[in-house]
Amino acid sequence: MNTIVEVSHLNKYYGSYHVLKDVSFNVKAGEIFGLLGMNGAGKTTSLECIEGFLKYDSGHISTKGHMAIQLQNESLPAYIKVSEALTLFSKWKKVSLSHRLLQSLGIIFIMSKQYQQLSTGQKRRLHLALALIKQPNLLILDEPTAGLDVAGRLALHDTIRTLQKQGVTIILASHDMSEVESLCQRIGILKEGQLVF
Ligand SMILES: Nc1ncnc2c1ncn2[C@@H]1O[C@H](COP(=O)(O)OP(=O)(O)OP(=O)(O)O)[C@@H](O)[C@H]1O
Repeated sequence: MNTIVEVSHLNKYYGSYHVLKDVSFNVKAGEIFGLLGMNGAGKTTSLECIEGFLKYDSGHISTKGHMAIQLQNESLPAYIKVSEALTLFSKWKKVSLSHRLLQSLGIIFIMSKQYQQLSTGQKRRLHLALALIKQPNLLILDEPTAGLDVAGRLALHDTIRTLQKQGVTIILASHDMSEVESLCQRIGILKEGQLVF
């Protein structure tokens, strides 16, 4: 199968702290790959290296295609309306808004709300919609269901599976074994910066 992301012998230091220790894994086209680990294991750092947000000290990363990212903590101005945020992003990315995307994420019903009026789950879905505006072939999700209730989690799991069916390759960081078990085809387990499985 086609490899979309290849991470080999990745090392990253924060000052003298060796946070990623010779981490290697690859992600195949069409799969949901789970990066599992306790708080502080190095999941976000690994993802940020793949995303190009962080410089790493040694090793190599290659990615293929157009990447979309949902960060762990994202925010928009308090008073911006959902519809305005979507219009802004679609103009910026020079694409037209997909009604199907907004419908599948349940965004249609919150179009006139201000960002500050959204629940955590609604904010998550909006940020996911913004990430997906320009159809990616690779989606990186950092703890996508953190802070959501059970119904919100399950709904987001369905959305993630639907995206996979549409051909999107997904990397997902989580500390929740059951979430990773139910969503992912392959996983990597990080422990104190080392890929132990
Ligand atoms: N900018 C930074 N400077 C120094 N240390 C950092 C920095 N960012 C993260 N760390 C440390 O690096 C380690 C890995 O952090 P990282 O955020 O990658 O872990 P994580 O697996 O994503 O954790 P979580 O599940 O809590 O998000 C932690 O010990 C953290 O304290």
